[in-house]
Amino acid sequence: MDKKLFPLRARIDQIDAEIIKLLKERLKLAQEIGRIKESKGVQTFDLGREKQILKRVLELNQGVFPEETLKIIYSEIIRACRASQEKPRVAFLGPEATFSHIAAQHYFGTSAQFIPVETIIDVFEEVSSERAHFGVVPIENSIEGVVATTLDAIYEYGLKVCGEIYEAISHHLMNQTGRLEDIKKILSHPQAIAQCRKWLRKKLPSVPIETVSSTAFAAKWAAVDETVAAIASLMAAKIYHLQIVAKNIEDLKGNSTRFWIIGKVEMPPTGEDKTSLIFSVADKPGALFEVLKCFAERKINLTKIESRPSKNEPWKYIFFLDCEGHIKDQEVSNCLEEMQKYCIQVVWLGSYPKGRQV
Ligand SMILES: O=C(O)C(=O)C[C@]1(C(=O)O)C=C[C@@H](O)C=C1
Repeated sequence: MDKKLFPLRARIDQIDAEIIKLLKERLKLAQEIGRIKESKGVQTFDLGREKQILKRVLELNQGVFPEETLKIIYSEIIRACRASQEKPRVAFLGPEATFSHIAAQHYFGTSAQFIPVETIIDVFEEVSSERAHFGVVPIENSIEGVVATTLDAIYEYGLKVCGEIYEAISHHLMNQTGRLEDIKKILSHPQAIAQCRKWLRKKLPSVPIETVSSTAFAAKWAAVDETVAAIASLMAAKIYHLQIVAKNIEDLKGNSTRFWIIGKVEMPPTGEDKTSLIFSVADKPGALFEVLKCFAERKINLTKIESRPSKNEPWKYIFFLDCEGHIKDQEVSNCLEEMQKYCIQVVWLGSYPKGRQV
């Protein structure tokens, strides 16, 4: 071997030793931070801080080390440091392998402690009673629209929105054998069935279809009944040991769901945030226009607005609004202050790091 390699490799060995030494030191510091946070009753998981770290690391790198790899390496380092602290307890709409579970795993990583519950309201209950630090709930689907239960519950429970994540939704047909001819009945969640209607009519026109509470529940059922096939996620096929009969059977491609991460903590600004609000206006001409003007004048981009029955009085409405920015940004805080003038009520649901649409 070329002698010139020896000193170079010796230097690489030295660098690796330094990296390991520094990683051990980093782990100890994160554990120390974890202990301080625990003693103060503060949640250890801090996505805002994690995003800041990643941003800074990429800036320091100045594109020299391959960026995507650096992101993965650093995310794993932080994940390991976080895992050595108290594990966040995360409630989700179960059973295992629902799209809420997939979203929860993508958001918190596999090191969190996941708590499956039976309904969306149960997720709110778990967080409210502090049996869970966070909950993952669907808020809207790109085809079906808003999830009313979640919108109503966030208002009723007074919890904070601490984050959001978008998940691509793909449906797969699965059973114990992977053979189409073994299927005597199909089970799934009504939304999944509705989204695969054309495919089912074309390929399995005479097979009866039944609705159940979730796609994961359908998969669980198929695992114990060989005549049953489920429409569910790939994760469900893996967890319940099922074979795929047909992949991506949804009629419309590009289906995705936005999930909220709910909790009791306020997230710090990251520079790329969203703010969610509820407000109600007086029943008079131009009232909603006045509120929206507060955003327009400050060039604050709205990402969503939705009205829901107020529930206090028939035929009165409250508005759910999402905009870009954090409540700690001057413009957003001024906007919120000014809109109070035109509103009967303004409730700040939370400011949180913006998720990436899929
Ligand atoms: O800085 C903190 O608050 C930490 O707990 C440390 C740390 C990290 O490893 O950098 C770990 C977990 C948090 O989610 C954020 C950051």
